[in-house]
Formats: sequence, structure tokens, C-alpha cells
Amino acid sequence: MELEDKDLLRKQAALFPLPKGVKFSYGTAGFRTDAALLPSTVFRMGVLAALRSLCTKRATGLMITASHNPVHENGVKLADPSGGMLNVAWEPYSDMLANAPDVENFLQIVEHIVKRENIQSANAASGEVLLARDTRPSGEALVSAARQGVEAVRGTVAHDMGVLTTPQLHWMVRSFNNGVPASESDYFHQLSDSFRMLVELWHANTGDLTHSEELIVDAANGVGASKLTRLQHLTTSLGLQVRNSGNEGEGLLNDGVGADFVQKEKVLPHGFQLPADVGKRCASIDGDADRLVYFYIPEKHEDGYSGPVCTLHLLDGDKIAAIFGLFIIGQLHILAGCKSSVSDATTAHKAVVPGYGEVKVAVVQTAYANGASTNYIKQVLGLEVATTPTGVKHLHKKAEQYDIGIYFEANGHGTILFNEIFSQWLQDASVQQKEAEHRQAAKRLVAVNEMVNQAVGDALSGILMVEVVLRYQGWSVEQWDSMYKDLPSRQLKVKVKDRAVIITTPDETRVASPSSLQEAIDTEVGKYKGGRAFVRPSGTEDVVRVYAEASSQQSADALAQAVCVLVYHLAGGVGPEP
Ligand SMILES: CC(=O)N[C@H]1[C@@H](OP(=O)(O)O)O[C@H](CO)[C@@H](O)[C@@H]1O
Ligand SMILES: [Mg+2]
Repeated sequence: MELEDKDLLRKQAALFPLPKGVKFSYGTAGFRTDAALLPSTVFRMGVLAALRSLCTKRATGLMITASHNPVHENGVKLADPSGGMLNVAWEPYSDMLANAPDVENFLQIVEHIVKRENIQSANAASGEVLLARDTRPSGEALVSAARQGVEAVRGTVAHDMGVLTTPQLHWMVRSFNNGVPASESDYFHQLSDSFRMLVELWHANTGDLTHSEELIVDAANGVGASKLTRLQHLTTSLGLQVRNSGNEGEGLLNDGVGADFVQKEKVLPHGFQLPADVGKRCASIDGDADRLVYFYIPEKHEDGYSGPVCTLHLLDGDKIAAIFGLFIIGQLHILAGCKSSVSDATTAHKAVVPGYGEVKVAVVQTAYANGASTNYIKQVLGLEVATTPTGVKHLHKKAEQYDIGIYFEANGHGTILFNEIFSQWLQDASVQQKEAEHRQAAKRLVAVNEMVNQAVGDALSGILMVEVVLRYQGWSVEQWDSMYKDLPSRQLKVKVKDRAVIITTPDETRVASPSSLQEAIDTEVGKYKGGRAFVRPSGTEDVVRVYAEASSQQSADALAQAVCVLVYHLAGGVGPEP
């Protein structure tokens, strides 16, 4: 690095001293903590985003959000030039920079990165970083810290894209680097145009539009609310009612609302009532609108269990993956000339499409996927299921290995990826195929590729896709729910002194250390019919997560509770015994 570059960095970095006694970790999805502790981290991530841009000679992204965490927290995530998450090989740099104790140490790490990645210093503006934030009050000051970080690296400029959802920023980075229109308004038009196209193409299908009721969306009092409203203005045939918009009197961001709350607690979010909302099709998105789950309040409870679980029926990321898989395989069958229709998935098998060959399709899940979804996707849809560790960066990478990769975490974060060669083939097929039916199936898949965010999981495009498939199927939310019945499950958290003492196997289903903990879990699981349980340290919260499945809800609850007690005793629990 040249002397003047160093001087500029040194001067700017001195404005953002590291808070005392805090250790930062990039974790599953970027840094998250109390907003007051973050200016130095965000400044330093601005520097890293700039270096990554100079290194790749393409734009990168920096998002200020703490997703589903409470409103006083904030965080920072970086987007790679592809629009995906920061390249994992660069994650160690982010940890090193964020924890550098003083300015000189920070400069040394920057120099190390510059040297190792062979980054040439630039005079003209050759690096670009797109910045955005969610609606948190601390966001504006943190974007300013990020901008100062970006611009402390000579040769890079920051573009403040304003208040956006996380997936919008990722989409913009990807589009910008692909040289296609990349503004927020382009995003909305791309989504709404492809939705309209899919609705038009539905008329050619055998499905019947039996539900015309509007969808009610819990927007977590977050950034997704205003974006959904905007989307709805452009997409008139999408009946939508947005609740928990963050308007006065509607409550705080993520407080008893949003996809994370609904999926983990399985209770109704604020703003939804009995009996007024019984039977309605509802959805929840999270604080930065990258997660989506659906739910409804059933007319009556069939299982007689009076725990909190009965309050709503949840259609989580697994069920979204299942309905997406059903649609995709249905269209591929049309292209392959199979007789089975979209609504007859029982005959599903590998799709061999004339002119292309076998289309490789898979659903990618994590250990948190409900066992019943995995069985359904494999056995009924006939699709391959691949498994990765927690965190969309892992799922996304795996999904890229297929012609069509559908990935979802149970919590509702996921999307459908199309590989470039296959998507080009589909575009050609949509005009060149001899049969009108085949051209239409190809057109539908082209529209899905356009509509569903190719950079990251996106609750807005996810809603459009679910609504399209429900129309094609002529299904109500209850009919969708009945694709398969979830195995009863329970997810809990345990506080321990240092969650890093728990080391899991790469697939996260077993504890490698301390080994006494895995032995104790095995013994406990053995007591329950159809039992399954695993624990892992969270990458976003200071807790150990416990997951359990069993043949009844009472058993799943009891198994999860028993495993919590084991973690508490064998991995250094703090506070009262769970
Ligand atoms: C069990 C669970 O839901 N874990 C979530 C959560 O990660 P943890 O590492 O479990 O805290 O937040 C991640 C980021 O949003 C998300 O990708 C992941 O699925
Ligand atoms: Mg989120």
C-alpha cells in the first residue's frame, strides 16, 4: 500500500475506535449486536467491502440490518459481486478486521489482505459498494460509518441505495454487475411483470382458481411493509392486506411479530385474532424481508393437544420448498412430454427433456428440516434432497450445482436457482418448441426465473411464487398444508457460558465435543418413538439451539426440554436450570 493510502485509512479509522471488552464474530450471517457497539465494525466492513470490490473489479454490497433481532440491535452483512453472501474465504478477514484492537493493528490486517489478494491500488474510482439499511433508527448513522469506511479506501465509491430489504440490495448488486437495469423500480417491475406473465399463462393450465381471498401479511413492523404495498400497487391481481407495518400504534419491529417469531413460537403474531382470522390465508415475513412463512388458524383442532402449538397451523420453509418442487417438476413433466399433470405428483420421476437431457433438480435443506418434508420431497415428488449446514450461504452454494436448485431453511429463508445454461435453453425453448404446451411450460419457467430472486431468499418474490402456485393448483391454504403432515417438533435455546465449547460434526446433527453430551443425547433420544434431536451453537445469538422431533407434540416438547437440561449440565449452562 502506498503511504498516502495508509494515511487516509489511519486518519479515518481513528474516528471509529473499537469498544472495550467485545469480541465480534461474522457468524451465520454477518455481525449482529447492540447498535451502540457497531460503528467501528461497520466502518471496518465498509473497508472490507471496498477491498473485495477492488479485488474482484465488480461492485459489492453492504447491508445494515439485524434481521429478526430486537430493534435496539443492528448488524452488517456483505454481498459478494454475484449478489450472494460474502465469499466464505473472506469471512476470516472480516473477523480479523472487526476485532483489531487498535488502528495500527487494523492497518496491518488491511495490508495483509491487500498483499494476499494481490489488490492493486487504484487512483480512478474502480471499486464500487452499494449500501442500504432497514428501518431501524440506528441505521442512518451506521450507513454513514459504512460510507466512511468504503471511501477511506482510495479508488472506491459508495452508493447509498436508501432503505431496502436485504434481498433487494443483493438483487441490485447482482443486476448492477450483470449490466442490467438495477434500480429499486426495476426490481418491482421485474417481479410484477413476471407475476403477471405467470397469471396469464395459468389460463392455459388445468388448475382452477378456487380461492380469490386476499392474503394477509404480517410484515414484522419492518421494511417489508412499505415494499409490499408498493409491489401490490403494481400487481393488482395480487390481493394483499398488510398488517404490522410499523405505523404508529402497531408495535415494535420483531416484537411478538414476524416470521422468526411465528415459526419458532408457533403462536399468532400481534394484530391477528380469533375468531376474525380463522381460516384466512396468512403469511409472516421477517424484519429485513428475507424470510417467509405462511400460516392459518384452523376451524377446529383435530389433535386435542392444548399446548401453544394448536393456535395456528404453520406452513414453513419446508412446505414452501415442497410446493415449489411440485410446480417445477410439473412444468418439467410437460416439457418432457409426460402425461402426469401438476396436480398428479405421485407419478413424478426424473425429468428427461428432449433437446436438453435430464434436468437435474434438487431441494436443499438443513438438519432443521422437518423429517416429514424430506420424506415427501423424496418419495412423493421424486426429487433429490441435499443437506448442508445451517446458513443460506451453504444452501445457496449447494443449490447452484443443479439445473434447478430449490433451497429452503425451515425458517422460511430460501429461493429457486436456475443455472445459466439451463435458463438459456428455456428461453430458446419458449419460442422454438413445436408444441404450444411445451412453449408455455418453458415460458412459465422463464418467468419463475425472472420473478424469484436469484441472489438470495426473498420474502416478496417468495409470496408471489406461492400465490402463483396456489392458483395453478386451485388450492386453499389448508389443501396446501395437507401435502404432508409435519412430524411434531420443538426448538428451544439454552444459555451457556461459552457456546464455542460445543463442536458439532460438519452436518451439525451430532456433537463431536464434549462427547459426553452426545452420548447423553443418544440415550435420551432412545426413549422416544421416532425421536430425533440435535444441538448446535447459534451463529447469530449467544445461545445453544436445541431441536427435537418425535411422534407426538408432548414427546417432542419433553425430548427438547430434556436435551436442554443435558446441555445446561454438560456444556456450562448459566442462570437457572431450564
Ligand atoms: C435454526 C435457525 O433458524 N437458524 C437461523 C439463524 O442461524 P443460527 O446460526 O441458528 O443462529 O439465523 C440465520 C440467519 O438468519 C439463519 O440462516 C438460520 O437458519
Ligand atoms: Mg432476515
